[in-house]
Parts: sequence; C-alpha cells; structure tokens
Amino acid sequence: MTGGGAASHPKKHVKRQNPPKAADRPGLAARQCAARLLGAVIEKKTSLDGLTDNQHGHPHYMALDDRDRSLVRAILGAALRNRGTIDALLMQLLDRPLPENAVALKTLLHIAAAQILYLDIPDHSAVDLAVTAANDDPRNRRYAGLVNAILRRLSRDKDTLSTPAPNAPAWFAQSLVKAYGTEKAAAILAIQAVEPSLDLTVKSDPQGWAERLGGIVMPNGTVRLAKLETALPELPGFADGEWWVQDAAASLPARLFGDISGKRVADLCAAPGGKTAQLALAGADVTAIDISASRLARLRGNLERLKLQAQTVEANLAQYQPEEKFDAVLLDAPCSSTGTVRRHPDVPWTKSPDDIAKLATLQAQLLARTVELVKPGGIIVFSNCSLDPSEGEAVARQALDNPLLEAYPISQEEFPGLAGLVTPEGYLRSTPADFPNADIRLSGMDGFFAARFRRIAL
Ligand SMILES: C[S@@+](CC[C@H](N)C(=O)[O-])C[C@H]1O[C@@H](n2cnc3c(N)ncnc32)[C@H](O)[C@@H]1O
Repeated sequence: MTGGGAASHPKKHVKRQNPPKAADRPGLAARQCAARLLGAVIEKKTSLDGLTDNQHGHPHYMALDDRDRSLVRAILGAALRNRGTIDALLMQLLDRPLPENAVALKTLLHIAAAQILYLDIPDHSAVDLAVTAANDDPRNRRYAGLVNAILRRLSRDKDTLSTPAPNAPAWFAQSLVKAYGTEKAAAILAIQAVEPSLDLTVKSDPQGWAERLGGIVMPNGTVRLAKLETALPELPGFADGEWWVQDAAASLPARLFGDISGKRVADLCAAPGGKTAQLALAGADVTAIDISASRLARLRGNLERLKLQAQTVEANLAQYQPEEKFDAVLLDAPCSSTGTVRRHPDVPWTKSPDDIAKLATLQAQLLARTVELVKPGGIIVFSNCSLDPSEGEAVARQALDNPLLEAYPISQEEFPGLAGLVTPEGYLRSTPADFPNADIRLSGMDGFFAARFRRIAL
C-alpha cells in the first residue's frame, strides 16, 4: 500500500534517482558561455579575441574543453556576422518587442538563432538547450515558454522568412557609405557575413605551396586557402617555419620599401610580427618595437618558428630613443581594425566613431614621432587596417604639413594584378570587397591603408 497521510505515517526514505542537473547537459555549458560572451561583446564592448584567448580568456571559456571552445567561437562568429538578420527575424516572430531590459533573453535567443540558421547543428538541440538555459537562469526562467515557441517557429519557417537587414550597426554602415558609396558599402557588408579565406605568406615557391596545400596564388604571391581543413600547426610547412598566416592586404605595406637587403629598418608597432617577418626575410637588419610585452613574446615565438631574426625592443614609441636613426621605418599603427571585420566580426559592435576619432589623433602623433627616427632620405611607410579614411588618407595628408616629410607616391606598376588598389593620390587602399572571386570563399581581402613618405634631407 502506498500513500497515506504524511502526518500519520512517517514517509519511508526512498532513494530516488535525481534528474540530471542542467549543468550536466552535454553542450549546455558551451551555449551558456556563448550567450555570456555575446553579452560581453554587445553590452560591455569587450573584444572577442580577448574573451576567447586560450591563455587569458573569460573564465567560463577557459573552463571548456577544446571542442566546446571551437563550438563557442563558431556560434559567436555566426551570431555577430549575421546580427542584423537574426535581430530582424526574431522581431518578425515576436508579437511585441522584448522588454528593453531583457538583455539576457535577447542574447540567449540570438545564440540559439545563430545555430538554427547558420550552423550544422540539429535545430531541436539548439531549441532544447536554449529552453534549458532559460530555465537555469533566474532572469530568463519566466520566458522559457516564449523561448521555446519563438525558436520552434524560427526552425519551422526559416526558409520562407525574408529579412533585408544590414548586418552592422548604423554608425558603421553609414561610415562605409560615406567613404565608399552605396554599392561598395553593400559589397563590404555582404562579404563580412562570409567566413574569410586563410592567406599564407610563404618564404619561397608560392606555386609549390599552393599545390601542396590546395590553394591558389594571389597576385602578390600570397597563398590563399578557401578553408582550413585541419588545425593550423598540422598543415605541412608550419613546423618547418615555411610560411605564416597573413592576409594578402596586410602583406602589401612591407613591400613598399623596395630593396632593403642590409638596411637598418625599424618596425615600430611590430607585434605579433607579420611585417617584421617580411622585412627580415627581405634581408633587412630589423628592430621590432612594441609597447606590449606579451605581444612581443608572441612575435619572438613567431620569428623563432620561422627561423628569422630581429632585435626586439619593448618600448612606447612616444619615448623610444634609438642610438642611431634608421634607414627606413614602418609604422603599422594601432587602429580601429574595421578592415578586419571578416575575421573579427565583433569590431563594428565594440568600436564607435569616438574610438575612431581618438585613434586618428594617436596615429597622427605616432607618425610625427616616426619622422624623428629615420635618417634624411629614408623611407617611412604608414599603414593600418582601418576602413575609415579619417584613420588613413586624412592622417597621411595631414602628415605632409611636416616640412621634414615629402610624399613618395605608390605607383600602380608596383602591384601587378592589384593595381586597382593604388589610388590617384598614390596611396594603397584595400577593402573586403576587393579581389572578388566567383567562389565567395576565395573572395576579398582585409581593408588596409598605406602611404609612403620620404624624410627630406635639410
Ligand atoms: C596593428 S598592431 C601591429 C601588427 C603588426 N605590425 C603585424 O603586422 O603583425 C599594432 C601594435 O601597436 C602596438 N602599439 C600600440 N601603441 C604603441 C606605442 N605607443 N608604442 C609602441 N607600440 C604600440 C600594439 O601593442 C600592437 O601590437
């Protein structure tokens, strides 16, 4: 007989199997971590690179195994690349807008929608895990039914819903239109939604490496792979230091010095060292300067793998005093990095017009300082990976107010196959919409700007 009044019959203690705790659900921790990190990017403007750093990342990310970490990165990549589309789709499915303060709910829905719409994950697990995550979070518990309903509808109707929404915050979309016109701005935003190819700068024999690695050779000699099929260190040539990862556009500024074999060249904002490696490979006696000890340590590690040499100096460029001036200097200045939006889809969401204005001021100061470090007659290359002309063309034009500098325009002949990147003023300007390819996975390049000057002998 069972039952009976609890008061009259003390309950026999029956050992019951506990239902699995939410925290034990496979895949839940990764989804919760993804939602937390998306919140940090959008609400606190924290850089995704820092949050997902394998040594110093967010504690919840660090607690995950490698598989879950790569899942978190994939979810966040899809959620950020397609943020405008996801937002518009969710709005269509909601009867009324979410409460303003329901930030955690919105983040959770975005994470789940990214999986349903863009990742090779069964829709039902994305939905189930989102509902479990909602129930596990006091802020979202009362919305668990709504989460379930919205995500099921999204899964069912995703092929018929349409949303022509820009995947960028308004300030970024508007700045692109202002700088490049409507058509090119749209092309830039379209390609930023696609995961970029992987470009390698090879020490020699680009054609041979392209054949070995299954890639194509770009006009500048970079080898481009449509997709990374294996972990980078497992690719042939990595351990032997035969190549390094560097976007095709990022490889152009260091080529603007001409023959630098045997010359003393300073790479003034050097880490992690892609351009230092190019200069060293070209035979220059390179001094690599950077303000960041940890980034310089990465640079040293990279050079060691590549079996290339450079002296390294940890210093703030504003105070740096070399014993002797250099024959040439490269200033690859800190910038808003909006040109790297394809690999860093968090950038438009973490940066603002205010940041761009501050960085443009800093770049002008660093460029003025750079002039003091080069010998009369020496070449100065100023570059950065911003798409905003106020960090590029405007800084370069203003620098010519300095009587010690003269323009040394870049000519189209210097870049066969990429001559379209050279502007009438003699600057180099690339955007993600440049170098289109019928195979979208092979299309595009980072947005980069470079200007070349000569220090005048007075
Ligand atoms: C765009 S990254 C350089 C990338 C590098 N040139 C490459 O190709 O790998 C800018 C670098 O400037 C460094 N930096 C920023 N401000 C600096 C300063 N005042 N003095 C020296 N380095 C600085 C940062 O630590 C960062 O490593």
